[in-house]
Amino acid sequence: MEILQIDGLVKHYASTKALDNVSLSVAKGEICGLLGPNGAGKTTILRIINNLLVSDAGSVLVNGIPASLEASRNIGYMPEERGLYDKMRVEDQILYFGQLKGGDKARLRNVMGEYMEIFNLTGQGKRKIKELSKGNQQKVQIIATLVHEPELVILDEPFSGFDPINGALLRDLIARLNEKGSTIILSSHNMPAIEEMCSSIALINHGKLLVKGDISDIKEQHRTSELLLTTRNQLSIPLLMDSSLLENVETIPPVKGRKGYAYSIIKKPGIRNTDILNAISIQGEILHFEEKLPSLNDIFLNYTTGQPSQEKSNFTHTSC
Ligand SMILES: Nc1ncnc2c1ncn2[C@@H]1O[C@H](COP(=O)(O)OP(=O)(O)OP(=O)(O)O)[C@@H](O)[C@H]1O
Repeated sequence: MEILQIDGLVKHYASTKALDNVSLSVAKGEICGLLGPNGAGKTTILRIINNLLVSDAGSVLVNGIPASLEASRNIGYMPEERGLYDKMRVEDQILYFGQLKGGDKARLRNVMGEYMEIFNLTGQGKRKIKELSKGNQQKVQIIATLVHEPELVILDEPFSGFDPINGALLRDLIARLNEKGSTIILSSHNMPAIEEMCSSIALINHGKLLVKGDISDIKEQHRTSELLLTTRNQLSIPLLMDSSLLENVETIPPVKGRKGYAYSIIKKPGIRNTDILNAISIQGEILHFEEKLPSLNDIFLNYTTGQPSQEKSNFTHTSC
């Protein structure tokens, strides 16, 4: 069941085409990473979903309801540019945002208390926003985003400004929200965080959706036939190359503290890893063997810095 269904979104700012026919769906319960270089169109999509901007063409459904004030009540959106009122007290600020989204004041107070505790802000409620550190202001912004218990949570660069301890707190919170059934969209340039937290990604560039789908499926599509091998004794590369299994073998320069001899191997198409393992084990003892999968960062760079378009069109997944 989709919580978000975007179809054919187009948006211009004067002569700039910010979105060019973007279609994307997010299923309930997903944690989806929205990725793209600066200026790709991410903020524009998020603003249209949240009814803060109107598209030139296309449609957005949130839980089946077209983007509107009503639909946005079921969304918790934290934009990249933070919007707290400096002179307002922490509690008043959070309750104000919660009530704007239609929350009941007593319920909002309870939920706010829980989040204040999770973020170690208990006792800070009467302080003015401007008296808080940047990191604590960021926590208040997150609580204000979540306090009305939205089903769809959209966080734009939520880790920026957080130290590693608070970053971990936020990661735990996102995982917990997701376990309880919330759907999360994370827009971020923090690839390790996206890779760790998200089950799926949507990658856009120049206003077009380049790829969408499960991270593991996308990685699988980008397998490079490269294997990493460490052996106790040195292998004879000419002998290995004679085996008709391999395209190439290169030694990896020694790394301090690593035992053995390390190699990068490129397989010939259609060759199984076990065939290679068998061929190598005749020559020496294997200490480590792994198939190298690209990191999300590698995939991001592949797509955004130019890659044969045929590979791009191989993707058939339709949900983010
Ligand atoms: N208010 C505006 N007026 C004119 N052009 C705009 C406006 N807002 C965005 N743009 C342009 O639209 C395109 C998409 O911008 P958008 O802010 O959606 O990208 P983004 O992916 O969120 O970028 P970033 O990662 O830097 O936040 C860019 O070319 C940007 O310059």
